[in-house]
Amino acid sequence: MAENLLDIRNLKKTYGALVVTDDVSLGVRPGELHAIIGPNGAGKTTLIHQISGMLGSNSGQILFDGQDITRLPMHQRVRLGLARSFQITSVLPGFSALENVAMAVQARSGSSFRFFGNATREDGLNEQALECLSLVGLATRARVPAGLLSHGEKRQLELAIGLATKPKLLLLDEPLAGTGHDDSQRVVETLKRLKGQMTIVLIEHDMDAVFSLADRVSVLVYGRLIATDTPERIRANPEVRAAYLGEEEMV
Ligand SMILES: Nc1ncnc2c1ncn2[C@@H]1O[C@H](COP(=O)(O)OP(=O)(O)OP(=O)(O)O)[C@@H](O)[C@H]1O
Repeated sequence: MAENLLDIRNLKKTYGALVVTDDVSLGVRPGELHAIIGPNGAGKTTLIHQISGMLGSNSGQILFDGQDITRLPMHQRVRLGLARSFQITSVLPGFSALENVAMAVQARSGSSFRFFGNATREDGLNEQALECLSLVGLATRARVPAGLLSHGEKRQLELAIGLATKPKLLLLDEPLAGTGHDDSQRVVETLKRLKGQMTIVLIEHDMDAVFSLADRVSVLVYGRLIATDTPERIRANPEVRAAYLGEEEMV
């Protein structure tokens, strides 16, 4: 396997004159939890969109597991093992937690959505879905309609849905957004459990969470990558501290 599971090389994205991803080169090692931080509008979500295939790039290259995926559509990237969970809660509220995950497992296995309600009847789907729910610590809530789950539990469910595609790399865009203290603890504990079992790229504004979870941290400022290093060195980096002045407190 290549040294990096994900290799971003000189990636660029512009909107008219605005350069949102500015010659970004970044390597994500197999098994690490790699956080991407930066002040508001730094281009973090755009970069995740480019990696997942939701957005194209003007120039540069994205290599995943040694393969050039720069021009592949999103569904083909998912098939190669690149999954993402979204900033916006995207679960189906009328279906149970188990059914939500079972549908994602079904989608991975390639069978069609003939009728949503039948998803959980297919052999093996429940079992695999329950495995994903257990991994995120939600197995005891499997039969609860997703709409009745707490905000933090919905976030856990989104992670379980992401896991249903059996990803090699999971892209997480602000999994703690909108969560209160208890819910946020719950999601952090879940991420600690997932960490080491797969490679994770995490965008997150909650610096306590970032510094407690990340193996390495990359810092984006105005679309440029200014540093990639261990959490300790990032915290002590003067350029990083300057970028955050007046934005948010670095722990
Ligand atoms: N479709 C678009 N058209 C024009 N400009 C855009 C578009 N999408 C994003 N931008 C601009 O690109 C810049 C980066 O946005 P992006 O959402 O990637 O930043 P971010 O680091 O994720 O921000 P936040 O932390 O606030 O979520 C911003 O200046 C934003 O206004």
